[in-house]
Amino acid sequence: MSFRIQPTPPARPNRCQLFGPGSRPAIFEKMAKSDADVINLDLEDSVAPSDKESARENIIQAIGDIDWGNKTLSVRINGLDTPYWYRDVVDLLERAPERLDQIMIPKVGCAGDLYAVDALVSAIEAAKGRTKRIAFEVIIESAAGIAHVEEIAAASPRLQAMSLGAADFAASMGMQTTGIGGTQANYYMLHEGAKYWSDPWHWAQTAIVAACRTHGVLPVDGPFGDFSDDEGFRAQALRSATLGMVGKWAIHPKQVALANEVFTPSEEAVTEAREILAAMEEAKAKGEGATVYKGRLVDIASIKQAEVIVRQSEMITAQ
Ligand SMILES: CC(C)(COP(=O)(O)OP(=O)(O)OC[C@H]1O[C@@H](n2cnc3c(N)ncnc32)[C@H](O)[C@@H]1OP(=O)(O)O)[C@@H](O)C(=O)NCCC(=O)NCCSC(=O)C[C@H](O)C(=O)O
Ligand SMILES: [Mg+2]
Repeated sequence: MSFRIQPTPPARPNRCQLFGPGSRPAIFEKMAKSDADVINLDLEDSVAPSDKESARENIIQAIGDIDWGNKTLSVRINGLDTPYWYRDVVDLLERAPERLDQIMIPKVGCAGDLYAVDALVSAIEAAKGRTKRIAFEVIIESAAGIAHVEEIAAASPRLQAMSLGAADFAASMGMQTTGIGGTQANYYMLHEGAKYWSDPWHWAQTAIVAACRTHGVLPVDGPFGDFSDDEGFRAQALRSATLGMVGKWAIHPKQVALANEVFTPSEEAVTEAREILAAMEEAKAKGEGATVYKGRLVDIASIKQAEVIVRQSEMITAQ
């Protein structure tokens, strides 16, 4: 292994990020009462250009007025290619109460994008004497974003999480689909007349996970558009969890429980992980680096695998 130790990502639950348009303040209380770990109030693509200013006002007001409990409270600003983003940052940082935890930056294409927002945020924090340092989450949702994913993951000490935005990503890549995430009917292999569906999001997800894990950032799966398809959501989320992502967005309240279910290690998985740790303790006491658990090899790497599950479970229980 490299002498550089892999950094630990922020120890906060991020199983579900519930989105809601800033132009729809009637749902803010419902979002706050939901079981989502993270709330993303949106100023970007779910808000019409004519509503940008009022949405900003709604959000600033709601950050102070609503009891958000112990959730991570995040606002998605507009993209750096729009005339709105600087005003989003200035107004949020100058006027929103310190309860705001995070700014989400969409359509990030290179490390310089984070540098620009970081410079503005840092200046306003200093000028206004804000004591809480605002965290960043970025969305990888363009060809440039995925091409530069590693430099983006390393770009700012404020960066805590990185999501895949399947809709904009598909558009930027020129993918022939209007679906947001999930199985794509035309993406299959043919073998002896039978179709085997593959996962077109897989490579982008693994690139994001590798970049995030290298730099101590939480990798998150983005939206699943068809909120009437629970099984489709579950299948997508299970694939993401298996690849190392820690959570998924919900674009409708009914997706919150599904995400929490998938990204909370099951009792069975936690019990097995603890048994593996115990088996390895016994092996170590006998001076052995490997042993047999339920008929299969476990060794020192298995300790690290088991610890991932136990840590995740303990963090969720502790909240
Ligand atoms: C998708 C929606 C527009 C659906 O809204 P609605 O028609 O009101 O749904 P329902 O009638 O089924 O609602 C049932 C009850 O739930 C409340 N509700 C609805 N949405 C939310 C929510 N987000 N949070 C909390 N509560 C919610 C309704 O008020 C109903 O309550 P009640 O009457 O008391 O029973 C809507 O869900 C919505 O706007 N979703 C979020 C859209 C959004 O934020 N999109 C941006 C993120 S996705 C994206 O940007 C793509 C990405 O960047 C990429 O590129 O991939
Ligand atoms: Mg998008």
